[in-house]
Amino acid sequence: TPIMTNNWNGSQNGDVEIALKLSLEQDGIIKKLVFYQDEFESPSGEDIEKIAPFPYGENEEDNKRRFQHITEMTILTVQLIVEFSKRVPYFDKLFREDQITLLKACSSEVMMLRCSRKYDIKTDSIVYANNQPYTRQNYSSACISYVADTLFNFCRRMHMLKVDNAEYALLTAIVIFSDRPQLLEAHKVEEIQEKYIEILRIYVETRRPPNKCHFAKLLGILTELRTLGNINSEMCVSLKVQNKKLPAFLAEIWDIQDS
Ligand SMILES: Cc1nc(-c2ccccc2Cl)n(NC(=O)c2ccc3c(c2C)OCCO3)c1C(C)C
Repeated sequence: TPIMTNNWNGSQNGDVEIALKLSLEQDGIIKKLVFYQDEFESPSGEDIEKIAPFPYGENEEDNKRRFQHITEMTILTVQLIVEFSKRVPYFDKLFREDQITLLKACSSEVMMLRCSRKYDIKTDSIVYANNQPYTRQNYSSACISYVADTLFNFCRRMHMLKVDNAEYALLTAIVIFSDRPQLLEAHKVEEIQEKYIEILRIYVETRRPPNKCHFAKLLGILTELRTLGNINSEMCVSLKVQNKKLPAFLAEIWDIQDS
């Protein structure tokens, strides 16, 4: 319902402005996303018990087991991302093939987003599900050293932006509905993404001082995530070369061709 509003300096503006408020439906969508974001935030304690413990040693064997731990933790996390996406409004409106295309492409990007939510600036570490701090050092020594700084610097930038739970949940939905190669209904995915971008825009506008261009910075994160996801894909290929076997689940979801 468009209404006449005073703009920020109080002068009566001539244009009719869209009410800077979320509609009931939009507000409901935010609440649902935040609920399921919490529901599927971390692997359960029992699931974590099943995977190899994170070794703190410094020898070759420990590096191997750390890598193993990360791959198993990632599998659990990707499964949570799949569960979350199944409950994101409009996801069920897509063809199964497109749902799979979106999940394969967004999983690494959403993983990075999830890491940044677990980032602890005081200890410069990512405190994952099992209160297990991943530091740059022990992340590096899991034989993925050159990415540790890129990941941790991303986490720091996200920390500076003070992204709140609703913004994280909306960003995740926007990442899920990103344009990807081989979509059967690319226009439909784009339309859905636009709905979530609009909700984020209004949400930010009604909560933050206008001069901060906070909304623009949030959209900038999407570009950064795309880059991080691409580095992950490149790494998967290079791991193959180092014949560091990725578990079949990840090799499939991240399209590591068995060349
Ligand atoms: C099993 C496994 N799990 C992950 C992962 C772990 C945490 C967050 C996101 C990802 Cl994708 N990765 N990827 C990374 O750890 C990774 C790869 C490249 C990156 C990056 C990360 C976290 O972060 C910065 C950009 O480049 C891997 C393999 C492929 C090692």
